[in-house]
Amino acid sequence: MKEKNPWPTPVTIIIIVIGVIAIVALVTVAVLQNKPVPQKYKYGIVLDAGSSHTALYIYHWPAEKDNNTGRVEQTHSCKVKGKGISSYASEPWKAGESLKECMGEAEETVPKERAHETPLYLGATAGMRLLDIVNSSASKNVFQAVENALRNSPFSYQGARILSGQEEGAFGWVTVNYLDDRLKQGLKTTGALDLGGASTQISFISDDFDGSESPINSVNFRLYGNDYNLYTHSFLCYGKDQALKMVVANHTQSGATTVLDPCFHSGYNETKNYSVLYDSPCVSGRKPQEVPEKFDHIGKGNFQECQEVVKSVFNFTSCKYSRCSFNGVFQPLLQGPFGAFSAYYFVMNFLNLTDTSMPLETVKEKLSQYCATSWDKIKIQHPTVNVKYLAEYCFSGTYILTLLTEGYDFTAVTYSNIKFIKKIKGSDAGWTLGYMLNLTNMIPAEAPDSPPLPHAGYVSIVTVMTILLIGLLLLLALRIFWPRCSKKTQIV
Ligand SMILES: Nc1nc2c(ncn2[C@@H]2O[C@H](COP(=O)(O)OP(=O)(O)OP(=O)(O)O)[C@@H](O)[C@H]2O)c(=O)[nH]1
Ligand SMILES: [Ca+2]
Repeated sequence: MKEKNPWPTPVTIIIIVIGVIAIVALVTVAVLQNKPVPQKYKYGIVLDAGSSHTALYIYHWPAEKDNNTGRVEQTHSCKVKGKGISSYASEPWKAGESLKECMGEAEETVPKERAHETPLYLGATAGMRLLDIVNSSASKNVFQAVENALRNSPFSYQGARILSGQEEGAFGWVTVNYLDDRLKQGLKTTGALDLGGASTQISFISDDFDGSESPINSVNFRLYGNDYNLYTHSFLCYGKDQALKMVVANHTQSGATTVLDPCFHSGYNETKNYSVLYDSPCVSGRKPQEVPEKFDHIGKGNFQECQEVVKSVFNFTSCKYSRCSFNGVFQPLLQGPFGAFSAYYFVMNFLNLTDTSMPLETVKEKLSQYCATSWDKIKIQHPTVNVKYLAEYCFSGTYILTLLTEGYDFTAVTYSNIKFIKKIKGSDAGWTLGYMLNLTNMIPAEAPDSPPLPHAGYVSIVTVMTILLIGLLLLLALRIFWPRCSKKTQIV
C-alpha cells in the first residue's frame, strides 16, 4: 500500500498563496487609504471693524472637497491694537496704519502659494454707521485709508463696507447655527444675541413670525434644502458703550458739575469732559443748553437705582404692532435656545454669572452685592484687569439684565434658555464667519447628495466581505482537492 501524501497539491498551494497575497493587499490598501494625509486648506480672511476695536479672523477649510463643502473653521485671530476705525475720523491714515500688524500675522498664517486666491473682506458695524450719520465725508476718508492698506496685501481683496444692522444680526445667527451643525442637519436653530459697543442685535426663528407684520425685521434663507424665516433687529446706540453714554447723559441733563451715579462703585471719582460724553449722535439730542466743560463722575454703587436709570433709556410707550420689544420695534414671541456672545460673554464671564441655571433672582442678588462693593476693594480684588473695563462691569451687568428682561422680555423661566458663549468648537461667535460663508457661497441652498456610507465605513465593509469570500473560496478548494487526494491514496 502506498503511503498517504501529507502535502497539498500544487494547485492548492497556488490558491492559498494567491489568497494570502489578496488578503495582505486588501488590508494594506484599507489601512493606507484611511491613514490621515496632511490636509491641504483654502483660506478666507474677514476684518471685523467694530465700534470699539477691529479684529481679524482667518478661516480655513479642506481644499480637496468639491465646491468648498468642507467644514470651515477659524484658524487664527488677531486683535488690532488701539480703538475702532471710526475713532480715526480726524486722522484717517492711522486707520489704515493700525491694520498693518494683524495683516502681517495673516501673511504668516496663510501659505504664500494660497495668498492670491484667499478672499479678504472688511465689514464695519455700528461705529462707522454712527460716523456716517454725523460726518459722511470723514467716513469715506476712513474707508479710503483702509482700502489703500488692504489693496497692498498679497490677498484677494474683496472690498470694505458698512454692514446693515439686519446683515449683522442675520450673519451672527448663521455663524452660531453653522458651527453647531444645526443647518446641515436641519435641526431646530439657536437664536443669536450680540452685544457690541455701539449696537446690539437679536435674531431668532419663531413659529409666531412669518415676516408679514414687520418685513424690515425679516430675512429669508434657503440653506441645505431648508427654508428659514428669521426675525432680526439691530438697535443702534444700544451697544454697551453708547448705552452708558445715554444713561450718564440722563443724569447730567441739568448740566451739573457733579453726577452721583448708582451704576459705579462707591469711592469711584473721575473728572470727565462733557464734550466727550456728548460726542455721539446717540446722545447729542439730550445735550443741555448750557454745560460746564467738565463734571465729577462719582460712584454710589446701588444696583436697584442703577436698574431704574438704565430702564429710562428704553421707551415702552408706543407700539403699532401686536407686540414690541422697546422703542416701538416689533418682536415676535421669544423662542429659544439662545447663544449670547461678545460683550454679553465678556461681562457675564467676568462677573461669574454665565451659569443661567442659577435663578434670575440669585443672579440679581449677586450683581447687587458686586455693585455695592467699594471701588478700592474692587481694584484690590482685580489688580490685573484693565481699569476702564473694571469700572464699568456693574453698569454693564445691570444693562445686560435690564436689556434681556425688560427690553426683550426674557422671564425668570426663559432666562435659562440663554447660553453665554465666546467660542463654538474653536471659532469665535460673531457675524464674520456667516458673512464669509455667504459671500463665498459656501452654504448651498440645497442639501448635497452624499454617499450613504462614510469613506472609512465603505472601505472596511468591502475589505471584510472580500476576506470572507476568499476564505469561502479556500474552503471550497480544500473540499474539492483534499478528499480526491486522500481517496486516491486509500485506493492505491
Ligand atoms: N471686559 C471686556 N470687554 C471687552 C473685551 N473686548 C471688548 N470689550 C468691550 O465689550 C464691548 C463690545 O465689544 P465688541 O463686541 O468687540 O464691540 P464692537 O464690535 O467693537 O462694537 P459694535 O460695532 O457695536 O459691534 C465694548 O465695550 C468693548 O470695549 C474684553 O476682552 N473684555
Ligand atoms: Ca461687533
